[in-house]
Amino acid sequence: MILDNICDKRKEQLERDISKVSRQDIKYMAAEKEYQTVSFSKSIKRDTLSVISEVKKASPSKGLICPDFDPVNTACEYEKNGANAISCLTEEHYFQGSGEYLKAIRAAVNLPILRKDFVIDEYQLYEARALGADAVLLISAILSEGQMKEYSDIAHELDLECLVEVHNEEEYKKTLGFKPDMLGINNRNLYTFDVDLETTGRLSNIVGDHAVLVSESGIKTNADMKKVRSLGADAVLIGETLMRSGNIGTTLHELREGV
Ligand SMILES: O=C(O)c1ccccc1NCC(=O)[C@H](O)[C@H](O)COP(=O)(O)O
Repeated sequence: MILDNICDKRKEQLERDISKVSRQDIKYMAAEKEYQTVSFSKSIKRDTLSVISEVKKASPSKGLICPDFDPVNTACEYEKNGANAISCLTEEHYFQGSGEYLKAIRAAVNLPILRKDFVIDEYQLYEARALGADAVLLISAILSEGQMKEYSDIAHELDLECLVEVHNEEEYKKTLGFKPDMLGINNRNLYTFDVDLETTGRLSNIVGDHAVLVSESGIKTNADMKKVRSLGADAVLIGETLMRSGNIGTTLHELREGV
């Protein structure tokens, strides 16, 4: 099962990271609060559909997406062309991401940054703060209700917000014991990789307007933007479409037109 394989690889990356920077040291580094975080949720809750633009080199479903990957230049293009926030993948094996990319992007842009990763240990929350993130992703499919609540509390102590990702009603129900800062509805089934934008509609009907809603994955066209907006999304998270685009400015403009 791919999600199990991703988590196994993520555990190996975590062990490598801890061997370089101990659990105690990462807490000291996070506590220094070298950057003042900004509210990710406020940046994407607007009158129009917000865009979270993702810095993504590769993925398990598509393999290598962007051979001439330049994370800082990509993030600067996103900022220059009106993205509301940035998502940076930091998982190394399947997405070819890196914490170093996030750190370099933090130094180059003012937009809020989401650390997009598979959080399975509190260490990654302290690390996210030390790297300069404003928010972290918590995936309901790989965490218990108790872990999500615990990680959300730690994140808040660190002035980080949480985007809690769900794909179905069962995963959503696990979030009812605490209030996620933002709820991500992943249109991609992480077990089969099938993408269905109707997932946003199915879940937004259940959630109502109690949360800032982010429609994630598979958004490729202006029609897709209009569709998920009509289904209740406050924001979209777009990776592949932007990373494959030869011109980020034009693509962002076309995606957003009239939405
Ligand atoms: O992108 C994948 O193949 C993938 C596979 C397994 C787990 C997560 C995966 N992607 C993470 C994401 O959530 C996406 O990068 C993000 O929503 C953007 O999606 P897209 O616009 O389709 O690149």
